[in-house]
Amino acid sequence: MPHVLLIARRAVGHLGYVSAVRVVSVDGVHSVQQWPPVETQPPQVHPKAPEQGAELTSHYSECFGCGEDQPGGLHMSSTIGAGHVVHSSFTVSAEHQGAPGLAHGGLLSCAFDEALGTVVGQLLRKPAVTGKLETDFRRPVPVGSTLHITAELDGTAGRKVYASARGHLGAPDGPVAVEARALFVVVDLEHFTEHGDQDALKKLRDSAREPERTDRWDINP
Ligand SMILES: CCCCCCCC(=O)SCCNC(=O)CCNC(=O)[C@H](O)C(C)(C)COP(=O)(O)OP(=O)(O)OC[C@H]1O[C@@H](n2cnc3c(N)ncnc32)[C@H](O)[C@@H]1OP(=O)(O)O
Repeated sequence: MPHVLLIARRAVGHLGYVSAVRVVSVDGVHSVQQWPPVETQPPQVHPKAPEQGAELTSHYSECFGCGEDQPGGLHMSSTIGAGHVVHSSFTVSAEHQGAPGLAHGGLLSCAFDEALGTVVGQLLRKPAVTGKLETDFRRPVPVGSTLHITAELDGTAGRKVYASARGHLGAPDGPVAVEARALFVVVDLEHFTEHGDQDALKKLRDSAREPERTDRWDINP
C-alpha cells in the first residue's frame, strides 16, 4: 500500500508560526491535512527546562510509560534533543504483544502518548493532558526491537499544545514504523486534585521537595 508523507513547514508572517501541510496518498486516494490544524504560536520553552543532552527521570514513579516502580509499564527513557525535541526509546517485550511476536498497536500508541507528553511537559513545564492522539502504524514492530521516538513541539494556541512524533525501528535513523500527532490541553492543578488519587498526589508532592526531585511536581502532578 503506497504511502507518501510530505511535511512542509513555513513561517506565516507575523500572524502565526507553524503551518505544516501533511499530504497522504493511500492507493491513489489523496487527502490533505494541515498540521497543526489551527494557527499556532511558536512554543515558548520554559527557562528552567532541562538542557540539550539531559537524560530525563520519570515524572511519576508509577507512570505506566516511564515509572520505575511500575512493573508492567513501558519503562521508557528520554533525553532532551536540540530545539523543541525529546528523544525517547521503547523496547518491545513479550508483554506488549498483539499478534504473535508483534507489538500491540494500543501499546505503541501509549508509548507515543508518553513521548509526546514528555516533550510537552518537560519543555513547557506546564501540567497538560492529552486531548487527542492520532497514530499511523506504518510497519510492524517486532518483540525485542527498540523504537527510537523523536517527539517535537509544533506550536501552541492558548491552552492547546500541538506535538508530533516519529518512531524509527531499531536505530535513530532506522525506518519509520509509527508516527503520531497529539493535542495536549494545559490544565489547572485542580484537574489532578479533583479527579486523581489524593494519597498518591501527596506522596508525589512530598517527594518533589527532595532537592534532586524538584523536576517532578510542576510537570504533571
Ligand atoms: C511528562 C508527562 C507524560 C505523560 C503522558 C501521558 C499523558 C496522558 O495520557 S494524560 C491522560 C489522558 N487524558 C485525559 O485524561 C484528559 C481527559 N480530558 C479532559 O480532562 C478534558 O476533556 C480536557 C482537559 C482535555 C479539556 O477540557 P477543558 O479543560 O474543559 O477544556 P475545553 O474547553 O473542553 O478544551 C480546550 C480546548 O481544546 C480543544 N479540545 C479539547 N479536546 C479536544 C479534542 N479531543 N479534539 C480537538 N480539540 C479538543 C477544545 O475545542 C478547546 O479549544 P478552544 O480553546 O479553541 O475552544
